Parts: sequence; C-alpha cells; structure tokens
Amino acid sequence: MTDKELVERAFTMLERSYVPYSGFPVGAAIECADGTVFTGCNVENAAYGSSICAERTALVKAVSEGHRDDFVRIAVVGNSKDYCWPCGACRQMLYEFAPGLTVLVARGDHDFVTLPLHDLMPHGFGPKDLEQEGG
Ligand SMILES: O=c1ccn([C@H]2C[C@H](O)[C@@H](CO)O2)c(=O)[nH]1
Ligand SMILES: [Zn+2]
Repeated sequence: MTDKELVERAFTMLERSYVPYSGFPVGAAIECADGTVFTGCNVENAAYGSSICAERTALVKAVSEGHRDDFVRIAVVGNSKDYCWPCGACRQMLYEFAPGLTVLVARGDHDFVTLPLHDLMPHGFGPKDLEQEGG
C-alpha cells in the first residue's frame, strides 16, 4: 500500500466520527508489518474528557487484536485547513508501541506530510525508561 493509499483509508473514516461537540472529525489508519490496516475515528462524549481520538481508536483496535511491535505507518487526517497533527496523548500512546513509527499527517485538501514519530516526540518517555533506576 502506498502512503497515499493509507491516507485515503484514513479519509474514509471521517464519516464514522462521532463529533457532536467539536464538529471536528478525524480519521486514522495504522498499518502493521504484515500489511494489516486498522482504522479509527474520534468518538466524543457528553463528558468531554472521556472522548477518544482517531489515532488511539486505531491503535487500541490493533493492540487488542494482538499487534505489538509491528507497526510501520499511521495516517492521521482531518477536514482541516492545516495539517491534523496528533495531540500529545496520541503521540505518547503511539510512542509506547512504535517509537520508530512513520506518521503521515493530512489536511482537508488531502495533501500530506511524512515524518518520523521521533520528530513529534523527541526525548519521549517510554517502557525503557522504567527499566532504569537511580540517576
Ligand atoms: O490528532 C487528533 C486531534 C484531535 N482529535 C479529536 C479530538 C476531538 O474529538 C476533536 C477536537 O479536538 O478532534 C483527534 O481525534 N486526533
Ligand atoms: Zn489525540
């Protein structure tokens, strides 16, 4: 699957977004090494803080189906004028499983940029940091 195809998979998810509060639909598609793709959308809640982002929906779908250290790329898309950058919580969740992930970030005109998660998450805190003791 090309980068563009993964981005377009994410765009198909915008119609599934449940966004009565923000009116800001987001779609995501995460690809595993075996080519499997898990899609996600944002799902909001009347208790606003209980909402979940599109990226975390896709990631949790994949992890709950047994995927762990085999993530290759994720596409994140919105109808927005600017690129739909992942929020801090999503960056952190992605970093846990895939610090080497490639991130494709699109805007409403379907133009997208490609960058390593590491660029969005320099000096990230991950599982390895818990293995260390002392200073
Ligand atoms: O990367 C992002 C940024 C925001 N949102 C969602 C959360 C909320 O439903 C809406 C507005 O913040 O967009 C995502 O799904 N992913
Ligand atoms: Zn998020």
